[in-house]
Amino acid sequence: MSVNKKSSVTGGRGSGNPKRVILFSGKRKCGKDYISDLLLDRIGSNRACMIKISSPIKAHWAHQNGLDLQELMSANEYKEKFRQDMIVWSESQRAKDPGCFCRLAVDQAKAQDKPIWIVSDIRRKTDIKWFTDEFGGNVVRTIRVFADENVRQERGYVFTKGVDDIASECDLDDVEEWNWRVMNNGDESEVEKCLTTMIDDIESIL
Ligand SMILES: Nc1ncnc2c1ncn2[C@@H]1O[C@H](COP(=O)(O)OP(=O)(O)OP(=O)(O)O)[C@@H](O)[C@H]1O
Repeated sequence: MSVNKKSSVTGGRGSGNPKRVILFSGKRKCGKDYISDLLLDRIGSNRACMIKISSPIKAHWAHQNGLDLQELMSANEYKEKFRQDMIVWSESQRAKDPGCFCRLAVDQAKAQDKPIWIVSDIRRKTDIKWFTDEFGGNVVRTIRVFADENVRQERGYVFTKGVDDIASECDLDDVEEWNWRVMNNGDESEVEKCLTTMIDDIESIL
């Protein structure tokens, strides 16, 4: 990623020729990372790669503020301290260029030579639009991960004003068309069923 003098984000065009792009979304602590990591593990990193839209945002934020990027990328408390500031900054960048972080995330993941792309954290309708416009509706699949609020709370979710009540967490709440849905309340058979469906789909196009 490069950041120009006006502190806006610039980057190359997200190129590549994926056969399948799987876009994960869901509310905070529903388990997007957990399930997308399992999928990557099952498909194998020789065929699939993980793309995180939050990665270029966190990289910029860590660089600007002298923070630990690995801590910021993990599921622990550290990232929660900076979440709101990162949202405000990233929204200002998205307003200028809705696809900027998608493009940068693809570049950073060096996804271009892998046929299967797993995007673990889409948050906006514009994220879905960007991948669909770029690679085609036949290539893109969406999955919504659900978990009850009390389960999410057990995983560390605490409602935070300015985080959970704004577009970056709510923009996809009214989307009803998902290719796949999974309830991730702790019943591993539900997760397994969903993984099997996704893997069957992937194997059928590889
Ligand atoms: N089915 C599951 N079984 C066991 N642990 C789980 C399961 N799903 C999620 N977790 C755990 O719950 C925590 C939150 O999950 P995860 O980080 O995947 O959520 P997320 O939706 O990616 O969160 P965020 O929106 O904060 O990025 C993690 O510690 C993860 O390991």
